[in-house]
Parts: sequence; structure tokens; C-alpha cells
Amino acid sequence: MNLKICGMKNENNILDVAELNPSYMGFIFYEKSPRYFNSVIPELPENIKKIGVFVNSTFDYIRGKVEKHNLQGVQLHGDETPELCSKLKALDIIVIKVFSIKNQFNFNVLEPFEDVCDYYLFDTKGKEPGGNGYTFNWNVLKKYPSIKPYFLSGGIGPKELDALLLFLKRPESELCCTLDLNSKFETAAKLKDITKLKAFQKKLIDANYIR
Ligand SMILES: O=C(O)c1ccccc1N[C@@H]1O[C@H](COP(=O)(O)O)[C@@H](O)[C@H]1O
Repeated sequence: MNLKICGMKNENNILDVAELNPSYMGFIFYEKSPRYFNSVIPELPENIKKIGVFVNSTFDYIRGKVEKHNLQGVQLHGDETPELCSKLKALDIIVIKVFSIKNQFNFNVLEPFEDVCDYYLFDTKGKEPGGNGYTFNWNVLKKYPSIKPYFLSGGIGPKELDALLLFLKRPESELCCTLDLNSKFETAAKLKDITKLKAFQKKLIDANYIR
């Protein structure tokens, strides 16, 4: 299991999070977000992949950010088309297409994306396109029809750990490759709380889900 720590903003905080060695760090390029990233990403160890998060941005805007920040991947949180995913894949980057879920989900909508993205990310449907801070009904994933690994996202925090450990024992979590952590690990200043992240990571290590 991998960890993605998202919504990074501040240079020192980015470097502190890097010490935890997550597989991915996310930077939000959506201006309306309180986590909007408009700075310079410090040098990170090569094994931490930098992922840009976008909401209905154009190909040129996304490519500009990929080039400027040397991003290894993009996470698409809006109504992006399979055609856009395909053009982004041609840049030789990781393409993660997001789908938002509440209590039900029609998995047929994944079909046109099967060949044009690397991963799906399942987030909670809410008022905002992302970062809503609450979970969806993970039972919905019992009907997941694909063989593509997916990221689990949406309101995952310390209070969700017990439910998460139960979920990870169930067959529908078999293809869950990454846990996405965001607003539930923030201080009031929208920095990532290193103590909280470390404690969460340790519990996942102790339960043998991450190394
Ligand atoms: O965090 C945001 O502000 C945000 C804004 C627009 C699109 C995506 C955003 N964040 C992503 O949302 C999910 C869930 O976050 P949370 O755990 O519910 O806070 C996560 O993948 C973030 O990358």
C-alpha cells in the first residue's frame, strides 16, 4: 500500500512531509482551493512522485504546470474527457482520473477511461470538487468491475483508521493501491500535521499494510 499526501503548500512543511517518504505528494492547481499551490516545489527525493491536482483545466495549462514543476503525474478532479487523458498520457506521465461517490455509483462510466489512465481515484462527492473532508460509503466498491488499481480518497483521517483497517481486510480493497491523505491531517494554517501523519503511518506499518 502506498501513501499520497496531498494539498502541500509550504516549503518547510513539504520537506518535513518528505521525511516520511510517501510514494506521492500532491500539489493543487485549482485556484478556488484553500490549498492552491502557487510556489516553488523544493528538491525532493526521486522516489517521491509529484502529482498535480487539476479541475477542468485545459491541456496547455496542465502541460505548463507539468513542465514548470517537473510533475511525474496528474490527478484530474473535474469532467475531464478520455481524449484529454489520452493527450496527457502521451506526455509520459501518470494519469489519475478521479470519480466522486456518495452512496451509489454507476461503474459503467469508467469504461471509456480504461485505456487512457493509469489509476482511478475514488473520492467523496461533495460541495467542492475535492477536499471535502468526509468519506463515502466504501461498500460501493464491492461492485468495482476493473482490474486497474485505484486510490482511495475522501476524508481519510485518524478517526477513520479502524474502519479503514476493516476495509483493507475485505476483497473489494484488493486493488486499492494507495491511500490519499489531505484535509484530515491539517493544522489550522493548512499545513500538514507531521505528528498526526507519523502516528497514522506507524499504525499502517504495524498492521503490515505499508513498509
Ligand atoms: O483539497 C482540495 O482543496 C482540492 C480541491 C480541488 C480538487 C481536489 C482537492 N483535493 C483532493 O481531494 C481529495 C479528498 O480530500 P479530503 O481528504 O476529503 O480532504 C484528495 O484526493 C485531494 O487530493
